[in-house]
Amino acid sequence: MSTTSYRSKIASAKLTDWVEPSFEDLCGISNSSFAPQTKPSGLVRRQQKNKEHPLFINSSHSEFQKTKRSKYFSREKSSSQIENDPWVVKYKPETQTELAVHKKKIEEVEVWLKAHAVQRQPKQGGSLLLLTGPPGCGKTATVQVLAKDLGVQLQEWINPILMNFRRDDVKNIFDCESSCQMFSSQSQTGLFQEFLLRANKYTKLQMVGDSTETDRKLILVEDMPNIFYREPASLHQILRRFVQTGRCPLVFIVSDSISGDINQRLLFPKEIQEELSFSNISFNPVAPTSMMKVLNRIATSETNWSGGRVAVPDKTALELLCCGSSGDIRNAINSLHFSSLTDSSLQRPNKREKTGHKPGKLSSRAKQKQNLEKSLVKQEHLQAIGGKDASLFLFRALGKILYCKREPATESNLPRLPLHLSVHERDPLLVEPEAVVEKSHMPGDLFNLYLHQNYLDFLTDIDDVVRASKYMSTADILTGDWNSRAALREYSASVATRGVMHSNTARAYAHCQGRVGFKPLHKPQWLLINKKYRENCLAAKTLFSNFCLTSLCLQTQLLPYLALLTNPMRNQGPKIPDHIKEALDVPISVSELQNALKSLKLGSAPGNDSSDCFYPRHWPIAPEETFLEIET
Ligand SMILES: Nc1ncnc2c1ncn2[C@@H]1O[C@H](COP(=O)(O)OP(=O)(O)OP(=O)(O)O)[C@@H](O)[C@H]1O
Repeated sequence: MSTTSYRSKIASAKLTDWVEPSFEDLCGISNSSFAPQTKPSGLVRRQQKNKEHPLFINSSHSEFQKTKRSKYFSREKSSSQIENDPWVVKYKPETQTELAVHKKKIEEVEVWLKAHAVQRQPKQGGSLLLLTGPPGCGKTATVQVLAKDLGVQLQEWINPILMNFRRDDVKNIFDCESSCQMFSSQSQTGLFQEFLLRANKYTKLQMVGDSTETDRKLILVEDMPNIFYREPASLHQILRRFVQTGRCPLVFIVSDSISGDINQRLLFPKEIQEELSFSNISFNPVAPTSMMKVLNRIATSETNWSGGRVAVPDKTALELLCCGSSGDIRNAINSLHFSSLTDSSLQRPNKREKTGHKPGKLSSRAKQKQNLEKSLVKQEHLQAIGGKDASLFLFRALGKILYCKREPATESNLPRLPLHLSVHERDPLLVEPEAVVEKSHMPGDLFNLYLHQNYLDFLTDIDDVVRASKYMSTADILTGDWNSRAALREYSASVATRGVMHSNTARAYAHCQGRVGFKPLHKPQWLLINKKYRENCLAAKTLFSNFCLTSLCLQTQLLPYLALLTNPMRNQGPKIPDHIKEALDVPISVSELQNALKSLKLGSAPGNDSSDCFYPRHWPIAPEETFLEIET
């Protein structure tokens, strides 16, 4: 045995000692070919480092290189390695039928890919597609499966990890012996631009097992460079150029966040989408039926494969998992995986089960109660290991409050109210209003506004309206003071939601919950009025900036005074035309007020120009005095 091979063996043994199991699929290779033979020279070291540099690899990321390598070597994985894979990877969909995505969506993406990647016209330019939808609904999986089916190479951008600048680097950069000088720092925008250029121009590096027959390709960007969130204009500039010079389609995947499609609107506003002829396909959360199918398939195959070592949850538990993951298949599969682990360290003792009743005969009601409790406990247990923060779409959340569903009361869960309070008797609510508001991810006072705009349509009795409006007023008072607003927001929402639900006597009991039918929900008018108010404040402040008055003072004192000037009884001047009277009514915009003052010939906007700064004849005090008054 040669010394070199012996040394390499030792080195590889050392390597595998501490790098396993995360890199175990690479070890086979590292043992023989990647093990260091001699101490690397400065140049070699730099070359090795440069390999990690984004520009030296196809998709600009050493992490990406790792995943690529692991994907590449995955064909040679042993069964134990496959066993250790997370189930999302192990059960990754390979064909269209395996995808838990609606057929129509798959078809839409397929048609687009065929038109822009497969049957491309020679001078078509770069086409752009934007895939949106909630996280984990299978957008990436769909593109991957379809690209494979259509024989299209996928070139994916993954954000480079910014390399830390070490002391050695400085030496290397200014190393006089080195033949090539390279400064490794580059802006994210520059790197992204370069990646697009390269991906557009050259074909992908050939991995073992990749087909060589195709030159069709597709660039995929899911991991958006952070800089574009701060400077979307630079992205737009890059895209404008890509549309003209591109030789292949470019697909962006943007997932919705809790606050909705804010990222999408920031990065790809409507005007840009129109200008660059973006195609937009929006995905929905995975349907519970499709999700159940996938979970069932995984559960069955795991039970068969593991020979009982894996405790796969039963059907009800799978249904709970489905509900808890809110249409996110990645989350559902991960939860299933974790909940199936029989590792005792992951199992928490269930106090309620431990201290349970002794087996004996139970009445049917008690049995029902016990079943319900068990399922709740199970749900808690499952939610604890994989439950997703289920957010509610705003209008669904509002519906839960306004439609106010109740369940029949049983003696155990509802002690009766005394006779004199019987008007307040209600069946228990099906939802917890505070939880509904929380899941809408909206501040309580804003939620109240939506409720206030819509609650009238759902009440049929005038007394109910009176009662509900009292609750709304109380809720409003709670958030009236900005000092305590943040702390009292939740209480305010609680008062408003519970108040509206309680006031609705037509829906007080589970048995009298007739169909209300569809009622459209509206945006609060308050938002529009508040916008106008802010605009007017700004206008008044600009117009009367020399007065140094607060906008509140301007709106409640100065502008009303101007409005009073339009009263012909007080104003001895010429008769004021109606349109000016209207213009002088509060609220008023800057230009309207300026026009009004000019045409009144009473004065220009005070302070605009000192030479022609005069004020109406009936002005109570000169503006300078007002200023002095405020100063003192
Ligand atoms: N039947 C299936 N259909 C879709 N995805 C599946 C299926 N089975 C397993 N998966 C796995 O679920 C995950 C789905 O995530 P995917 O990346 O496609 O979602 P996404 O919509 O792109 O969301 P995100 O933007 O958060 O990545 C993938 O890891 C995929 O391998």
